[in-house]
Amino acid sequence: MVLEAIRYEQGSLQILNQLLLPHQTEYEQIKGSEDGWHAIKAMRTRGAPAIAIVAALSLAVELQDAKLSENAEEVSAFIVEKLNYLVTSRPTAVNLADAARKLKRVVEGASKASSSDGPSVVKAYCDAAAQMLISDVSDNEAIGKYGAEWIEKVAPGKEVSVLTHCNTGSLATAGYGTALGVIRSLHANESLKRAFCTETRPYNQGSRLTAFELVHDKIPATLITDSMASALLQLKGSSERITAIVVGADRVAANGDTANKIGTYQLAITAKYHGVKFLVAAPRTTIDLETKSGADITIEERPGHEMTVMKGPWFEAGRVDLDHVETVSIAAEGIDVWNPAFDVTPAELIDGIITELGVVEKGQNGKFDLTFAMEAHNESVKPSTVGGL
Ligand SMILES: CSC[C@@H](O)[C@@H](O)C(=O)COP(=O)(O)O
Repeated sequence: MVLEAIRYEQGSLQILNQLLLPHQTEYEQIKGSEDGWHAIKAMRTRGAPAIAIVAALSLAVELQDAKLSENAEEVSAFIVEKLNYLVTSRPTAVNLADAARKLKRVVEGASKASSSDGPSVVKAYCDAAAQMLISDVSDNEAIGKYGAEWIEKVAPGKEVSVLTHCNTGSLATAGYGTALGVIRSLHANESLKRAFCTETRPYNQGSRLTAFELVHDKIPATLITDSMASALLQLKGSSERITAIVVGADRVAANGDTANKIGTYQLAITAKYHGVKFLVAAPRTTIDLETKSGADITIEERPGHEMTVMKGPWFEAGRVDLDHVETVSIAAEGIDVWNPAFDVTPAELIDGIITELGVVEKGQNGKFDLTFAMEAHNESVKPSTVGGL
């Protein structure tokens, strides 16, 4: 069985409610852009590529049922307004804004075609949104392949262990995953000894979601808390020696500074200290050339209760009762809370950025040249991946 975060066919969109995982597998029907906005905001669906695709498809299902004007320009304006609304759901991941920009271009182009009318603009939009779901999987498979090859070269002829953070797998994308796709590729190549995943506080995407995917795919894996990462990297002589830390990204600035799940920055620092490679895996659409550096990235702050309250099934005498889900407070009442969802890792701590076209390393000037990503933003709908960088 393949893990599917997003189920779509024309006129119907379902998302796997990720707040219930790993204990309950429940799909939720998304009937339109408002449902899509709320599912993204509440993180029932999450991960940079997945939120862009769910936002795009939520509007596609709404348009199938809506009674719209026959006038192409009016329909185009309606779609643009809805896209502007969807972009407000979460600010940090650039994939959502990038998808909206491309879809606006599609409908504006379609509305100017000589024989255009309302239905033809809707069709152009729905086709382009559906294509985003398809091309994300092939991009991720290419990221997995290039990332695995790069890591295998660091430790030739040896099985490697890698550490990852947050969830970047099938649940965060249309399928296969980015950083978790690299782990899947290493496992498929029989060069993975063990994957380690952090718990990823405060929302536990690592222990709830990444661990769920690793167990599901029978990949040898171990869960650690975020605070154990440095101790793990210190195990130099051990057979569990970590070769690389591989993480995803919500936005890579033009200079390579990378916003990703809170806790990524401290992993990059400890990787540098311990001489462990630190890699970012992301499609080119996550590279935002308009954002000059990490200082220009808006970091989303989440409500305090996501840190101070935990939800889980009742547990007693070694038995988990899935029918009895409890919410418990794990912090002193009245304490102030700071809950940024992401942090920025400076480019100087990153050894390589794995994209669907290959792995980018720094040039002789010690800087990343990411201008090759420009093309990915200019394509209205991405064609399949070709070749290496
Ligand atoms: C392929 S997913 C890449 C990133 O979006 C991922 O690493 C991450 O930080 C997800 O954060 P989340 O808050 O769960 O949406």
